[in-house]
Amino acid sequence: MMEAKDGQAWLGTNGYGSRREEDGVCHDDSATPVRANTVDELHSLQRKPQVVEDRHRLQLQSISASLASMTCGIGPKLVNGDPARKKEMAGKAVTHHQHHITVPTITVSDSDLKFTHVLYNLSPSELYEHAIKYEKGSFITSSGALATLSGAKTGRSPRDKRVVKDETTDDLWWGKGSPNIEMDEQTFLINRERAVDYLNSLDKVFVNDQFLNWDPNNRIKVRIISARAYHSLFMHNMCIRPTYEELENFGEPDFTIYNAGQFPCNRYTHYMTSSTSIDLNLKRREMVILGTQYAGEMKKGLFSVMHYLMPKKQILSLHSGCNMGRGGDVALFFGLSGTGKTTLSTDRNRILIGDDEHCWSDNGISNIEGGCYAKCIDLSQEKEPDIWDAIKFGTVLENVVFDEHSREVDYTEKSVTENTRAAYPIEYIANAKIPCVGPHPKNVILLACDAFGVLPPVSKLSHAQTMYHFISGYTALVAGTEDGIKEPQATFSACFGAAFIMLHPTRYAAMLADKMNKHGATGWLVNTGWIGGSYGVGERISLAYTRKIIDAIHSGELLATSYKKTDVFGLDIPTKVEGVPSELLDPINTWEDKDSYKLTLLKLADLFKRNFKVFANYKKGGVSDLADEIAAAGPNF
Ligand SMILES: Nc1ncnc2c1ncn2[C@@H]1O[C@H](COP(=O)(O)OP(=O)(O)O)[C@@H](O)[C@H]1O
Ligand SMILES: C=C(OP(=O)(O)O)C(=O)O
Ligand SMILES: [Ca+2]
Ligand SMILES: [Mn+2]
Repeated sequence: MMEAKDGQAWLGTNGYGSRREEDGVCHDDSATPVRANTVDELHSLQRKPQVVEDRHRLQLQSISASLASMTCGIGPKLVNGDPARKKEMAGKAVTHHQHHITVPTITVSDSDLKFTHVLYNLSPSELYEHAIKYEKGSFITSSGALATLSGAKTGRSPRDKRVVKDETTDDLWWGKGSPNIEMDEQTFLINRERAVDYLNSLDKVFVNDQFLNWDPNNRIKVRIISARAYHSLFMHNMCIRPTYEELENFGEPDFTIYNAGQFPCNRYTHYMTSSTSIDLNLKRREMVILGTQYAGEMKKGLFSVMHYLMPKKQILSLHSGCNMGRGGDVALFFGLSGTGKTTLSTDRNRILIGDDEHCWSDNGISNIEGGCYAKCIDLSQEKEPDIWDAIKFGTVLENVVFDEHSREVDYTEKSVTENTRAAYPIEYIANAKIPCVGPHPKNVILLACDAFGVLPPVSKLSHAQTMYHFISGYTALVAGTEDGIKEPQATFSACFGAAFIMLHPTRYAAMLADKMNKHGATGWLVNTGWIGGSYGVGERISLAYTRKIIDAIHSGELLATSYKKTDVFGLDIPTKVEGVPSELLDPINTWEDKDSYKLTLLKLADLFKRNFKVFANYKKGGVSDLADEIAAAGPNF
């Protein structure tokens, strides 16, 4: 920096320009110099200050009310903006006006003496900076995505999810097989207070005000209050992002999440069986998260809320992916975690509506979310180019391993977890449908990753079979690749999402049956799992073959072809699929040991039968007329 005669610093903006020699003094006048007295002043020119309006005051009031302690009845003192910028602003000529609200109160605790900074709907760039500065384990990877660590928990904790049982929750599914483990209102309030006290003790909290459901008539306003930039960016990507105008008129949220995931629950508290607790209070429209930082907990927690709210409006909530052909034919992809919803709904030749959570109303399909959450273990550019390309600036990469220097991610690495994930806004997929809505589905594809290797790669289902398999919700994954676990673990999860449904499975099944009938949708069962033997002997069917099968469903080819019936499960399997070797279509052909095949088939059929017993006699859900027919659509042996 050169000191000029008038005492001002003249900072050239281009150091490599032409130089003019006069009086033996070197002048660098290649570009117009910037007028600034200090480097700090120069830096302050870089950023246009945010216009602070009255709405910020209203937002802060609303957030303070959200964070109000139940015992004091008042919210914390809040100030809008980054606490680190306060010092920076102090020396600045133009003072940045920071709005704050003070709550009139007699001070009862130290946290009442302080301000909590609110970082409200920050942009991905701002969230990156917070994550990198303050959150250990946050790095920019070579593609621009933000690598983060979710801490001790790298997956959901379904056994720690609790729902407040009160007079409003009589119609919920309680008891055996239900995901809804009860808690009482008082315990909820204790955990809520714990989370709120924790959040209020911090210097800053992140607040996201966003939407769920692309159907404008059934949209829900959600507020997520969290302690980490990682969580805020994750939800920015996963929920629907409001426009500036929508945010202006946001008002009060319909549902609020308090994510205090870094802080454990108190194990002396009633009902607590671990240090993790995810608590849902439908009456208060609140969710509290303690003791887990796994971000998927927030997304799937909100999904549970939709599974409660939507059926009340005769709208079916679905744990499914969804895409649409250029001609407008819509397909749903149901399946448990790891069966292929995200992978198969993301399809070069089709338009993506969503990868995981949808609503089916009288107007058709709408995505609940604004982003996708893809598994990245063994991700390859060649096999999944669209997901690969979506992993760029703005995307959150959870628990991946990367090269320390090049920051290139090694997607084969499982050293943190096998459940590595990428969360990105849906528009990062080139052919996404925005707004994420579509007409009534033509095909309903049930995905099962059958590690026993006995289900056919594809079968066409009758109406009753579709209901049977939807209610069963089968998959069998390999429990763990280490620890010498060889046996596949069968999982039955009603409606392919028992962890998220709130009402009895037959309620959703009855709605699905009704909608499929009304709109003439065809059901299919696709095994994305093993062929040529169970896990350990056979291998997983290639993604390329599964895609060919899915193509044939979409195109209508499989409706026109000839079929034969399998033993035991009574499934109709096509004799030919374009691009797939015909012998693969009937599993018995690919097993060398035919006796072992038959034994394994019967073993699986027996597991299905035992699982279905609880549903066969259920009379309350509205499918009782169908019950016998549906039960008969299962395996016979
Ligand atoms: N034949 C196949 N069909 C679908 N997915 C497959 C297949 N073979 C391997 N995979 C892998 O299985 C995983 C499926 O996971 P994903 O699509 O995220 O499931 P979901 O969204 O249902 O949880 C992906 O990692 C995908 O690459
Ligand atoms: C986020 C999840 O969804 P999925 O595995 O179905 O993609 C989950 O089950 O934790
Ligand atoms: Ca899942
Ligand atoms: Mn998925």
